Amino acid sequence: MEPTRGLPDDLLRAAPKVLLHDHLDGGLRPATIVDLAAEIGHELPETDADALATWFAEAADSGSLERYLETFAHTVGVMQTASALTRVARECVEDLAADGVVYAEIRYAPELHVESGLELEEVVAAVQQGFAEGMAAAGDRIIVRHLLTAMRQAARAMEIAELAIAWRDRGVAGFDIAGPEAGYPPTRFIDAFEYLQRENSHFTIHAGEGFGLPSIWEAVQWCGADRLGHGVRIVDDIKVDDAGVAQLGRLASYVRDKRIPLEMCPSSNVQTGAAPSIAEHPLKLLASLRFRVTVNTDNRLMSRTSLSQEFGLLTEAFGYGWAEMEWLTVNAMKSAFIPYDERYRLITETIKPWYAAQVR
Ligand SMILES: O=c1[nH]cnc2c1ncn2[C@@H]1O[C@H](CO)[C@@H](O)[C@H]1O
Ligand SMILES: [Zn+2]
Repeated sequence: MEPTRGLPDDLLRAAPKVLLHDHLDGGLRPATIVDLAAEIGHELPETDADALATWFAEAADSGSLERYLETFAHTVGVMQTASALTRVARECVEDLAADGVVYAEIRYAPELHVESGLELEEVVAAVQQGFAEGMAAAGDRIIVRHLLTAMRQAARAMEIAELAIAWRDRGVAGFDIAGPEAGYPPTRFIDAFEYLQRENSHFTIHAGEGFGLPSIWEAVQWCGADRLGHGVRIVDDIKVDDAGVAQLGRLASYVRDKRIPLEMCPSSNVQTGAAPSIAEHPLKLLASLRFRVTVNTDNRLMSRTSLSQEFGLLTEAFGYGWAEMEWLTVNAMKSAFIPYDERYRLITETIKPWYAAQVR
């Protein structure tokens, strides 16, 4: 089938989409940050919402994961009360629903939201309140679950893993680790990952973004990650010869054979330097080799993006059409951390019928 070049924006938005990798503290509305900062006297680099949006995008456009992460001081800083967390969570769901997202797993690090005295439990409860309000306001057109993140440079992973288990029947679908990757290998938290496995739970690990193959190898083979956050550097284990034939190393083969989902975030990867450009993003090669590739936003604020925009960029860069978008979306739905019957229902009742109705 010949792919169509460039899909119309309104249809990209209308298409049912699935989002597995999106940070709550990376997706605030600029105007909300301005409001919340004024309430608590948090000093911002810009006080006008448009100027602030530009500041985030430019500051995050740094070519380094560490510098990119510095921008979060101004989102996390205004997310320290239950009411602020609930508002941000509710608006997140509203924004995703308006963009045609039908299922999302939204991650955040509870340990970053306790500066003003909230307990970890209260952080999760406040976010759940916002998600529930947002889903109800969207007429249940979207399902949103939490992933609880532990920060790699801290030492609270076990506590956060226990929190994820305590909330597993109240909206939390799994666990993640994030933060600077170089110097903080995932095996530092092996006890948390082993605990989650014993609890029959699910987790993803940011790996292969700010560091290469050893990080992916540890995440998969030592820690047992169900999915990889980004995983872009898996291409370092793939050689393409002059005839265009790809040779997979053992780790790349393992990741493909086991259908380990890659949560790829094209715009974010360009900003942190994990990929040179959208046009040269490894997603294209990995998708052509039938890795379990998914498309995600990572941080909508820092990348000034949305899931429909990320798909738009791919349709322009790679000539992707509805067939590729459906494949990527079904990949994501198959890889979600909710029960199989719920995933199956979304695929057969929501996703497939919509794409089947598009003229190809
Ligand atoms: O792409 C990323 N790689 C690693 N860490 C990240 C990325 N995006 C955000 N965070 C980190 O995750 C925390 C919880 O949401 C954020 O505060 C940020 O520090
Ligand atoms: Zn991320």
